[in-house]
This record gives sequence, structure tokens and C-alpha cells, in this order.
Amino acid sequence: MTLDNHYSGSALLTDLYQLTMAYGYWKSGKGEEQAVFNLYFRKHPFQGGFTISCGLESVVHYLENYSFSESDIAYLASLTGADGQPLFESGFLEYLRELKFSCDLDAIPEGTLVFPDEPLIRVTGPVIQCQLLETALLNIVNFESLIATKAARIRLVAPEDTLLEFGLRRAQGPDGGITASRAAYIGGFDGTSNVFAGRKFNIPVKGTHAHSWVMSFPSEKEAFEAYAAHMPNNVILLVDTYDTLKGVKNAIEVGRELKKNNHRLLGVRLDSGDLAYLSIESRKLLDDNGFTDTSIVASNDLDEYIIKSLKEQGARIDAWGVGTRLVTAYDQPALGGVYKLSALKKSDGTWDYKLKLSEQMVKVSTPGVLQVRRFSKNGVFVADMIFNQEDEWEGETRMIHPYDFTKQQSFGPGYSFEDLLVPIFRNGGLVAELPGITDIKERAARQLKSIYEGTLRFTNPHTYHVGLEKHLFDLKTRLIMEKRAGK
Ligand SMILES: Nc1ncnc2c1ncn2[C@@H]1O[C@H](COP(=O)(O)OP(=O)(O)OP(=O)(O)O)[C@@H](O)[C@H]1O
Ligand SMILES: O=P(O)(O)OC[C@H]1O[C@H](OP(=O)(O)OP(=O)(O)O)[C@H](O)[C@@H]1O
Ligand SMILES: O=C(O)c1cccnc1
Ligand SMILES: [Mg+2]
Repeated sequence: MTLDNHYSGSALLTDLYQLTMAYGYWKSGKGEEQAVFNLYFRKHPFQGGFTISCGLESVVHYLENYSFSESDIAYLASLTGADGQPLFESGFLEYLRELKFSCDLDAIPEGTLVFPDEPLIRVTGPVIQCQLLETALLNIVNFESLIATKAARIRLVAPEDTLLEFGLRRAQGPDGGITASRAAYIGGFDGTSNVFAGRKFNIPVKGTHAHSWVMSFPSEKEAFEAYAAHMPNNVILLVDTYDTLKGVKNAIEVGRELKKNNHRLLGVRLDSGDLAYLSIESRKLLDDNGFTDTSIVASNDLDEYIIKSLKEQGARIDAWGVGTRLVTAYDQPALGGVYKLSALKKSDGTWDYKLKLSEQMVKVSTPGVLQVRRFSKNGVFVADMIFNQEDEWEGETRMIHPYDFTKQQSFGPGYSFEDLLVPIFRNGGLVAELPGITDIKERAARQLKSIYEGTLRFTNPHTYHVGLEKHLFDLKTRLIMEKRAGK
């Protein structure tokens, strides 16, 4: 476990502008003002209708080790401005050297279905710290949520099959590969070929062999025999190096020998050609020779669309090895999460609510100390309501569509609800117990079963309702009007 991930808690994992703003806050004596920032995204990835939250554990580990080391400070001291003079004065660097993470952080647990505009993470604390954290939090949550969502989409098209993540060789660097393996497992995969991630996160590791193994022997048959002799308890043979169906026949012969010795041919792997045709023909050959319990594994540039199509074609594939298109989120390489200021505490202790204007309504940020309330009926999620935790109201709860006030919904006693953001840090101290990876994975699977199916379809998915609680809607509307009026 010595792979150096270069950053492990380093507060330099940020954009320079966060530091120049931090310097400005410090110089103007505003640094300790209490602020609220929210991390959210505006649109689901892959033109889908859902996203799975992921990355909180990495965020926690990052924040637990958060600091500017002596060498970080020395580096910052070496930075100069346009006049060649130091960018930051020494008093500020001294301040950073002493800086300890002291914010409150609330977050939606990993493995939860999340929707546009909902805060996944809310940070409350000194504005300097909140600001400095923006880049690292987005970096972590955007990527891991993206990959967990991609994995969940693949699980949806192959609910009963074995799904193996084979992406390390094509991932976006070692850290991308390692975190992708974890996110893929949470999203619904059964195992990974990535041994480092397997050990680090307790994910089952699985694998077959490559073409090079076959090519290194005079014949395919000899390669299979040698593999079976050396590893009789883990024999999955890659059959497409020369001629796939001849390869299956060779595998069957080796399988007979294995049987004689009380072992089993666990599977064959197809890695090229028409996977529907070849899997159907391979299945026939295996079944006709008594290998009904030998699995067929397929790989080769797979994704949810190809797997769905192969299933529609009647492919007889039991296990799927998916690499490149999963771990790079090939068709959408980034989730567009953002991190925005929504409130600053005034000297009298009340909140000054903040909002960013935009010509596009979807880009106008939401003010408040935000929380998300998920309403359910008979165990099915009905809608999510974003509200300002500081507001209190009596009687029925009214939710308004964020961009169309004619669309409103009320929630009375017939609904159960859960507030999704839970305390993770208080005054910089960890107050939550982090769930194990299996619990997170099971949560994701349960969540996907608790929502109207149409939300999960790939083409023009049903839009799950997310709205603003009426008082929050009114606050946002008032602030938009005030800002437009130039206040
Ligand atoms: N029956 C099928 N329907 C839809 N897509 C398929 C089917 N069979 C295979 N595919 C996919 O089509 C693509 C085929 O890739 P490509 O054209 O590179 O062929 P290949 O089989 O890898 O060729 P090669 O023999 O050169 O390795 C892969 O993404 C594979 O998953
Ligand atoms: O296709 P992916 O989803 O990324 O899955 C992993 C791929 O990696 C391996 O071969 P590699 O691609 O290295 O070589 P090949 O394409 O020549 O088989 C494996 O045989 C898969 O094809
Ligand atoms: O075990 C395998 O078959 C495997 C592992 C990584 C990439 N491709 C295939
Ligand atoms: Mg390939």
C-alpha cells in the first residue's frame, strides 16, 4: 500500500485562485466570518435520470489529514506576482501553517440516489476554509459519483450477471484507476481486476489470462493445459487468440482433464468478434459436452448499450468484463458539480443569504442553509424538496418547481420523509461513523429499487421531482428581484 498519491491531505490540492481569495479574506479581516457553501450538480450524467452519490469516504480521509506542511508553505513563499515580489506575505503563510480544519460538514451518504440542485455536501465554517476546500471536494465527488453512476447503469442492463471491472490499464492515471474500482463496486459491480484497489477497499479481485499467455506456447491447447495444471482452481480460458470456436473445443478438452482430477472448467472468455453469435455457439458446444456449469465471460470495449443490445440478441453471456468505457466514463468524462456560497453570518448572528445571478435560471444558485427532504409513499421515493434549515413552518409542506411556480406539490401526513444531509464533521472533528463498502453498495442497490423505474431508463428518462420549499422559493425569488434591481 505504498503507492504515493501525491496529495494525501495536502491543502495544496486546490486552485491558486482559492489561495488568492483566502489571502484577500485574511487581509480584509473577513477570514473567520462564518459561511455556508453547497456542492451540487445541475444535470445528470449520460443523459440519464439519476446519479449515485460517491466519494464521501475520500473526502473524509482528505479532511482528516488536511494541512499545509512546512514544504507546502515554503513553496507558497516562493510564488511571486507580476512585479517579482512574493504573492503572499509572511503573516498569511504563518496563518496557513497553523490552519486546522474546523468546519461543520454535512453530506448525503454514499450510495444515495441524488438529483440536480440538491446539495450533496454542505460546508459551514470560516469562509477561508470553505473557499480553500472547493477544488478538492469537487474533484473527489464529481469523479466518484460519475463512475458509480456509470456502473449502476451497467448493472441495470445485467441484473443477474457477474460484472467485473477491468479498467486499470485505461484509467485516468493510477488514482483514477483506484478510485474508479471502488466507485464501480459501489455502483453494482461484483469484482475488479485491480489488485491494489482490491486490497485497499476490500473488493473481491477476479481475473482470467491474456492472449500473451496463449501466444507464449507453441499451441493454444498446450497453453490451456499448462494454465489448468498450474491453477486448477481458477481456470477461465481466453479462447479467441486464433479461432474462437476451435478455442472453445480446446478448452473443453482441458475441462475433461480437470474433471478427472475433481476440478472444474470455471469459464471461457470471449474478447473479440460477434459476441452474440460466438456466445450462443460456445454455449451449445459447452452444453453438448456436459459443461453446463461452465460460464461464458465476455469483454472488449463493452458498455451499457452494447451489453443491452447483446442481451436483446439472445447472447448467452454470464459474466461481463468492462474496462475503458466504465472507468473513463467514456461518453461523458466529467460530472459538472459546482460549489457555491449560499449564506454568510452577520455580526448579529443572523444569516445574510447569498445568490449568484445568471441569465440562465438553472445557473442561478440557491440561497440558504440548505437541506434535502426526501418524501416517500409506500416505500417509493416521491419527490425531493430542498429547504432552508433556518425556516420553520406549520401545517402542510408546499414544494414549488424551481423554475416554474405554476407547478406545486403539497405533502401532508400521508408521506414519510427523511432528511438526506447528515452530520459528518462538527468543528473539524469527525462525528459520523463511516459505513463499510458493502453497506454502501447495498444502499445503492436498495435506492435503485425504491424509485419509479422510468427514472432509470436510458432514453428520455422520467424526471424525478425536485423542488424548493415555499419559503425558500420566496426567498430566492426576492433575492433575484433585488439583485436584478441592482441592490
Ligand atoms: N453482436 C454484437 N452486437 C453489438 N456489438 C457487438 C456485438 N459483438 C461485439 N460487439 C462490440 O462491437 C465492438 C467490436 O469491436 P471491433 O470492431 O474492434 O472488433 P473486434 O472483435 O475487437 O476485432 P478484432 O478481431 O480485430 O479484435 C466491440 O465494442 C464489441 O463489444
Ligand atoms: O475493452 P475493455 O472494456 O477496456 O476491457 C479490458 C480489455 O483489456 C484487455 O485487452 P486489451 O484491450 O488490453 O487488448 P485487446 O483489445 O487487444 O484485447 C481485455 O482483453 C479487454 O479487452
Ligand atoms: O482478467 C482479465 O481477463 C482481464 C483483466 C484486465 C483487463 N482485461 C482482462
Ligand atoms: Mg481492447
